[in-house]
Amino acid sequence: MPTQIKICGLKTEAEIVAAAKSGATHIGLNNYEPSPRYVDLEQAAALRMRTPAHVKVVLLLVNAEPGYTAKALEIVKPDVVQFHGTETHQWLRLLKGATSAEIWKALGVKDAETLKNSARFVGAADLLLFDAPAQALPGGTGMRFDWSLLADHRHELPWGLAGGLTPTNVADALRQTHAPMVDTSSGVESAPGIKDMDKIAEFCKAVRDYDNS
Ligand SMILES: O=C(O)c1ccccc1N[C@@H]1O[C@H](COP(=O)(O)O)[C@@H](O)[C@H]1O
Repeated sequence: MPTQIKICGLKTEAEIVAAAKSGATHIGLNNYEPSPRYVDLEQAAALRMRTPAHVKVVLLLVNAEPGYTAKALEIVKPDVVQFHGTETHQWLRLLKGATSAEIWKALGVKDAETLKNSARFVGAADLLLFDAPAQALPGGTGMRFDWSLLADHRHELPWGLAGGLTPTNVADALRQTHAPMVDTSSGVESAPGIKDMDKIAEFCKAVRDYDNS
């Protein structure tokens, strides 16, 4: 199975088309207002409509209220909603029963305990995204966590790797972790919030070269 590739924080149709042409399987639209990658719900809905059908659209929310989450799902109609804050497994389990969108939960990996405790999301999330712990922003910081923590972890859910992935380190990350999915945002930018099409292409090529090696 080829590694799945998510390019997150896209703000224009041109970026989405470039990511799709490069081989991204998922694109992320960030609805967290403090982020330099923020798009509002109307922009996200318009971008979603322009995304090639074979690419899945992931809407990123951070600690959104239930009412806002329902509105976001209705307006954007994403394939996936990625929760990147401190959302609880109880709340996500409730939501899971009420939406057809896939639910992804991002977790900041501090230590082996974080990974062990992630089992509480079984039945509440479709996929766990292991990222570096939150800094001033909950994600998109370009920080990595200690990938060796994943070596002894028995995954109980589908999962992906995020946090500080770049065209130059993603093959190494895959060799060390065997992640079935990789996710990047700041690692394919020329400045915060400005995507670099060449870096997107290099990132996807590095993943496909790893898959074919
Ligand atoms: O990108 C952001 O600004 C962001 C803000 C709030 C929550 C998550 C955010 N980004 C996500 O964080 C991970 C890792 O990003 P990076 O590759 O280290 O820049 C990824 O899922 C981003 O989509």
